[in-house]
Amino acid sequence: MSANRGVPTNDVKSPSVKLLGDLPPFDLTYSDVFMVPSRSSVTSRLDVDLSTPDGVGTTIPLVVANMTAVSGRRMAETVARRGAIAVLPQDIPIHAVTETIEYVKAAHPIYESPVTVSADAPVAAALALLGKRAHQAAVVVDPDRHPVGVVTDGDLRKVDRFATVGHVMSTELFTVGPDADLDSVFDGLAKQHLGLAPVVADGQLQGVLTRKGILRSAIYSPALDAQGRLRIGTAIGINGDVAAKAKAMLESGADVLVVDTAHGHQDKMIDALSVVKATRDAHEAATGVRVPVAAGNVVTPDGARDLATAGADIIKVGVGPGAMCTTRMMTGVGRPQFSAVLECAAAATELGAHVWADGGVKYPRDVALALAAGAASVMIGSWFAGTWESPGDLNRDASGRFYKESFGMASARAVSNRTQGRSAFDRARSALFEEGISSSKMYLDPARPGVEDLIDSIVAGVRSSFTYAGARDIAQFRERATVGVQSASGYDEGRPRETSW
Ligand SMILES: NC(=O)C1=CN([C@@H]2O[C@H](COP(=O)(O)OP(=O)(O)OC[C@H]3O[C@@H](n4cnc5c(N)ncnc54)[C@H](OP(=O)(O)O)[C@@H]3O)[C@@H](O)[C@H]2O)C=CC1
Ligand SMILES: Nc1nc2c(ncn2[C@@H]2O[C@H](COP(=O)(O)O)[C@@H](O)[C@H]2O)c(=O)[nH]1
Ligand SMILES: [K+]
Repeated sequence: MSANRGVPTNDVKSPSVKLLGDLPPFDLTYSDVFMVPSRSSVTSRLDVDLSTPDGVGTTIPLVVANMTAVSGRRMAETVARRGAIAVLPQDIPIHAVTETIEYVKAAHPIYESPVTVSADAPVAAALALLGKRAHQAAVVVDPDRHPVGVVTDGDLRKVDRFATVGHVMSTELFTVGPDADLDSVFDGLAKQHLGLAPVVADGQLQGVLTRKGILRSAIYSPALDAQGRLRIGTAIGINGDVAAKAKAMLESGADVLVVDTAHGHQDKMIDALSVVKATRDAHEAATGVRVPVAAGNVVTPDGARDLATAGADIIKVGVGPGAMCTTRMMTGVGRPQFSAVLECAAAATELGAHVWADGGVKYPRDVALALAAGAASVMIGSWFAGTWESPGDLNRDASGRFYKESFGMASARAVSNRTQGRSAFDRARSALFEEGISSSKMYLDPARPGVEDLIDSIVAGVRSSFTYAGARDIAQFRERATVGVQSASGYDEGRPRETSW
């Protein structure tokens, strides 16, 4: 069935998804659509392969958005261990980008990176660090990085903030070597009611193993580069010395380059894209490693085609769906995301390019529907801002709930960051064009406070969605998913009732 409803401006290609009936004469977003089950020969949700067809090397179709409040080194290493990839924002200085890539590339693909403190550190300092990691404990190390104890949130809250960590730490360590069998470590931790095991090689702490981490290692495959290191992406704006930035990022080991601007269908983007592509091609010729180039954002088939023709391997789709984004309210421009992904994916596919659905994702179902519409992967920002791993400081509101501050990359706050080197007049003028919110509270979900908890629920939902469609992988899901259009009450019927009616 064709998605062409007589739209005169773009030659819309038929999407591959099957539709239940005709598409209405207006655009749709995720909440407007649903999928029906089909006869399936996929007997287990664990038989589903979620690795992406876009050449990025991700084993689950999730990309962390290049937003300052969302994507940093902790986020990047954590999601890559589970098979996703984070893209660093374009606003950070190139030396910081390089250092972050080095950090992630040095991180262990299985062991989690612990918070470490010294025994003579004050309890207050250790407490401030615990919120940085989902495992909520710190390993106490001596000056040679040899573990001497472990402290948990519970240990630290029992005593005065000025007491030292050495005073409260538990010294009964369940230490394991680098060759330890993960199942036995899990059993050992369970038997002794312990949260984590420090992994020690040559007397030095290499990382920690937690029970949840071991379980997850059995379910997920990390996103690894050719040298077995965790993957990470970087974003480049369309201003400044684009070639130099792209070269530095490639030399530091970036695994995908994202050329990113609000209005991706503009000449300056096409010029920047050709520069990035040429730099990437030179890097490939020198090293044999081909780094995919993503570009956006667009929402029309014409936009997708122009970026694919200019050299983008991946087209980033989404104008205005983002939770921090005010573009649609400011300008009236944008497009409901399901239709945008559907039509851009059809156009991109014709040119051998892929699509990332960027923005507006709030539930696992949205990820499944983006894949049904033809996306190779789905970019998430704000939902992941409210996690232990996002870069912001952990705050508590008056009722004691944890939250992080988030802000849009086109907000006055981000624009002021990005334009630091320019004149006061230039900066003030740029700030007038804000299209994002400068401050929002993203609460940590007490049931899913870590990004891996959110990934668990997304992946569980998407795997299940694939089996309902009878699909074993993303390519089959696109062909087999059958999508219908629903009313607002149809959507509402699908929502769980946590209390009563
Ligand atoms: N997906 C979305 O809906 C949106 C995403 N964003 C995100 O915000 C970040 C910053 O992007 P951006 O604001 O493009 O900043 P950039 O710093 O990348 O600059 C954008 C460049 O494009 C020019 N430009 C021309 N028309 C427009 C337009 N309509 N909107 C914005 N710039 C335009 C600007 O010139 P001049 O300033 O002189 O006009 C400037 O040179 C990116 O990460 C982007 O993804 C921002 C808005 C929407
Ligand atoms: N118009 C704006 N869009 C923004 C801004 N900051 C980020 N973004 C876009 O949102 C997505 C993430 O969407 P989310 O719903 O998961 O938060 C991001 O990748 C950008 O494309 C902004 O200030 N204005
Ligand atoms: K929005």
